[in-house]
Amino acid sequence: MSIQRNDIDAAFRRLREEGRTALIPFITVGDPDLAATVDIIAALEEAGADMIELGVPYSDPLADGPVIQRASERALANARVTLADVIEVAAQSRAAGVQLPFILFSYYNPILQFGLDRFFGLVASKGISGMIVPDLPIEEDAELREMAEAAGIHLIPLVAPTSNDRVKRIAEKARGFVYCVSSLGVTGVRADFHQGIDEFLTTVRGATDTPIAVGFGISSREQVERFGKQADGVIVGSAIVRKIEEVVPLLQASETKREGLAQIRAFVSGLKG
Ligand SMILES: O=P(O)(O)OC[C@@H](O)[C@@H](O)c1c[nH]c2ccccc12
Repeated sequence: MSIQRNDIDAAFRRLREEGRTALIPFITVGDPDLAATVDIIAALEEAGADMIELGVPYSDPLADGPVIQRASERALANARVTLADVIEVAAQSRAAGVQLPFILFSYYNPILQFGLDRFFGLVASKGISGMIVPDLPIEEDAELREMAEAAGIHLIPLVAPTSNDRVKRIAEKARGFVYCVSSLGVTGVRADFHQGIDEFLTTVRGATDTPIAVGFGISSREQVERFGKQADGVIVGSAIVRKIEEVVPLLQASETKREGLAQIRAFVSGLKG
């Protein structure tokens, strides 16, 4: 079993021993540019993140709300960020001493364009431990799953409150963790969640021994605490990407970059209480 397989599993084992919930930020790589992303990843680790979803910017982010759509636009406009760049950012962060498990987050098209053989030949050696492909349902992911398993990369599936009888099938095949989507619709900060969210999480918990994490709409310490009671991890994307958007001008000037990173660190550590 390759070392990458253990990164995510080892993190959840350690968190369970410590009685803690994983805080899993999502960021768009290259927002506002690739150098800033390497600094932001280090800041997220310092702020207490337990693993990171590294988003591949995409021109047609179907499941994303406006905040992450704008982040993709910035990354594509400023640095024409490609899947290869995202993989390199993971390698650079590892080389700079970041220990956090990296989860590559990409719609399926960029991976297909890159080539599955080339992709899996590369990612394992670059310190990536898992991947999430939100627009690839389990009914169509057999080839990707097989190649991910062979490369020691965890293919992390999403389940939604509407998944119903598919929950068991999805949860059984899950590696790393099961990504439980808290609400229907697209990503974005929310005040409330799907009305059946608690029963849904209980159902997913009962369907697998694999860790479960909740995402979509989470932006405050209270919400992190609430979901931390039922899940092993909490994913926060838009709220962090919005903070990055706010400090982009600071990040882009050398004399204020540190202040920008400090504000991101403060926001993320505030989520952990
Ligand atoms: O942004 P939110 O509401 O905090 O949700 C996490 C989300 O950003 C991240 O996991 C994600 C980014 N793009 C996605 C597309 C589909 C599912 C999940 C995602």
